[in-house]
Amino acid sequence: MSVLRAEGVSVRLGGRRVLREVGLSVDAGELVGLIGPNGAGKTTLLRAILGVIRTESGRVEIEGEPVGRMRSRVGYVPQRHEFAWDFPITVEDTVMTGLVRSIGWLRRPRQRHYEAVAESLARVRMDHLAERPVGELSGGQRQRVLVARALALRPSLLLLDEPFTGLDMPTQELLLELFDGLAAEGRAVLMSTHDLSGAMHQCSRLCLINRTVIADAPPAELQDAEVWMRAFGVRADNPVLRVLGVAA
Ligand SMILES: Nc1ncnc2c1ncn2[C@@H]1O[C@H](COP(=O)(O)OP(=O)(O)OP(=O)(O)O)[C@@H](O)[C@H]1O
Repeated sequence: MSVLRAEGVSVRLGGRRVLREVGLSVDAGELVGLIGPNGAGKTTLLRAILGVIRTESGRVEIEGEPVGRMRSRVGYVPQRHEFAWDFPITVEDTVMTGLVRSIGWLRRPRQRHYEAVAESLARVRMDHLAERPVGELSGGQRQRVLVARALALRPSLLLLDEPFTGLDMPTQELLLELFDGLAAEGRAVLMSTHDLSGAMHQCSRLCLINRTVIADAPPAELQDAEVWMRAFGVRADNPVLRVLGVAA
């Protein structure tokens, strides 16, 4: 079943067209990699799916409902640098901010909200640091807090913006196992990443974009070097193509 369906999505920012006629769907149980060069529009697409930026045209539906009017649950993990880490709150309170809509403005969290926060902190193995101010955390711990915050809502769709950037191997492994597990539970996971070989091995499908969709297929079907050259604007002798095993 399609949890996310985007069709013909175009976005203009600052007078320039950043996305053109993008179509993408993610089914329950899929871990889909959103791949493209810097400036390709990956973050813009994730924000358009979230409904926080205006689209020029096109439709985004989540569980069959138009974005913005939906009751369904979307978890969003922004790039780590976009979060205000110097804000003086604890790990637990940060994760609780993911539940603001469910708690209601100016209301106090109830027992079930505390339980959801504890459960998502345990999933990223950060429960022992619940009382720690977020400003004191390492980069890897911060990333896990952002993931816990997105999980607190128990989302059916999880959007991840470059979740592995700057993380060591054990933290990448922990998060990847978690994302795999979430997909296996029937969530839909869409993840932008610059870790191309990781994405080739880990994702059930890759969507290559550069302002528009260049290719959308399982990794095993993306063996044509020309597709990667077009998406990234690189030459046939680029060593990364060899590493990916798609050299011409
Ligand atoms: N608020 C904005 N106003 C004008 N242009 C913007 C704005 N935000 C992004 N852009 C432009 O839109 C294009 C796509 O940016 P976006 O951040 O979506 O790319 P990306 O694929 O996520 O890049 P990266 O891999 O570097 O994170 C870029 O050319 C960027 O300069």
